[in-house]
Amino acid sequence: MRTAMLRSVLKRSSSNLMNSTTSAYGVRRGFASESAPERKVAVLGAAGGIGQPLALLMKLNPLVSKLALYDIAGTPGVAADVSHINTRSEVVGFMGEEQLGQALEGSDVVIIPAGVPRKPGMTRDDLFNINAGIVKSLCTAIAKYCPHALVNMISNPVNSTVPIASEVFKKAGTYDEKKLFGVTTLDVVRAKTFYAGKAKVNVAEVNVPVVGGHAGITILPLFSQATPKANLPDEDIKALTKRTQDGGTEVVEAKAGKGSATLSMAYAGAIFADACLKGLNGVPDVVECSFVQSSVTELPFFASKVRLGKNGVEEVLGLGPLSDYEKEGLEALKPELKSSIEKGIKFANQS
Ligand SMILES: NC(=O)c1ccc[n+]([C@@H]2O[C@H](COP(=O)([O-])OP(=O)(O)OC[C@H]3O[C@@H](n4cnc5c(N)ncnc54)[C@H](O)[C@@H]3O)[C@@H](O)[C@H]2O)c1
Ligand SMILES: O=C(O)C[C@H](O)C(=O)O
Repeated sequence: MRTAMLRSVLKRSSSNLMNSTTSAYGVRRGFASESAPERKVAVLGAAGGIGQPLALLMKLNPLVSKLALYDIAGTPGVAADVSHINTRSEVVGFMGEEQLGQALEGSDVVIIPAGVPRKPGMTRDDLFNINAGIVKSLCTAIAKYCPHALVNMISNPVNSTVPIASEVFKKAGTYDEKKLFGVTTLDVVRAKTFYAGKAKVNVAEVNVPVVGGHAGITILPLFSQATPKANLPDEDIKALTKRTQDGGTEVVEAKAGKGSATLSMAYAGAIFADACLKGLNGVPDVVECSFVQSSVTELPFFASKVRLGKNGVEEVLGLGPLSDYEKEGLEALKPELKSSIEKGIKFANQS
């Protein structure tokens, strides 16, 4: 009885997530078919708090034919465990630097949740000193072993790790701005959840773009564009904006020293990787918010809605009409975002 129930829940959740008709941002799109092309996905940091549930969710994705799970330790166990799930992909674990090349070779999408998470009282930028080096070395290997893969950067501070990756790829001569993504999907997931709760609308129907970056005030949810429309008072919009900006900190404090968001991040990471795979496979109208190279503002990287296609970014979409409150938020976030981007670029070029 319990097994039958569990099976039905898993069947429903995997088909919701993977054959879904809506993205995290909410755009309708096609179903995975039995004849989906071969696609290899590598997860770097796969034995971690995000890595493990993300490995599980990618194993449930019928668009994946090979799943490479890489970490500096612990991946044989995670890979053995996940590999017993009776879905399409073949799962292989790789451990230690000497196996990184094999993990990456042939990858279509590389997801990077490798690096340390925050503890209470820390900002994402406090992770820079450790995570910048990790990201730099992983991206050096990506440039060597799978230079054409789409890179989904989860490691914080995203506002700096994405610029680091771009510089590493430029130095290696492999940079393609269409293929590098900072994963900001969790901000969209949170904005949708919080908005639905406040507006008392069905969360499954909610769309909210979130633009800017992925840290504090650089996270700018555009509730004026949220649908279904709810005409919430200004104080509710301000409270929703603040809660979305502080969503990561809310989890860090609740976990009280045991790390940051892992399960909701794995969900968000799986949604974004699924969108990348659908784009690669030629599914039309796949749109997600992501932190990418951009000319939407004067900043070289910026998160906004992005249309995904066979080569990665097909189109970086503009911001659309903003409320006065959002216009103020946009101006206020630029100095911090600019300095985080510059910090990443400087690090990549001096070390
Ligand atoms: N973008 C987002 O929205 C978002 C959300 C949540 C967390 N994060 C970030 O994701 C990162 C990981 O968080 P977590 O909770 O999974 O941390 P974690 O400590 O639980 O796991 C990190 C994993 O990375 C591995 N790792 C370390 N160095 C590595 C290397 N050189 N190569 C491969 N793997 C390596 C560790 O062994 C560990 O298994 C953090 O930087 C965190 O801030 C980002
Ligand atoms: O808040 C963090 O440090 C992790 C992540 O960026 C999040 O938004 O949950």
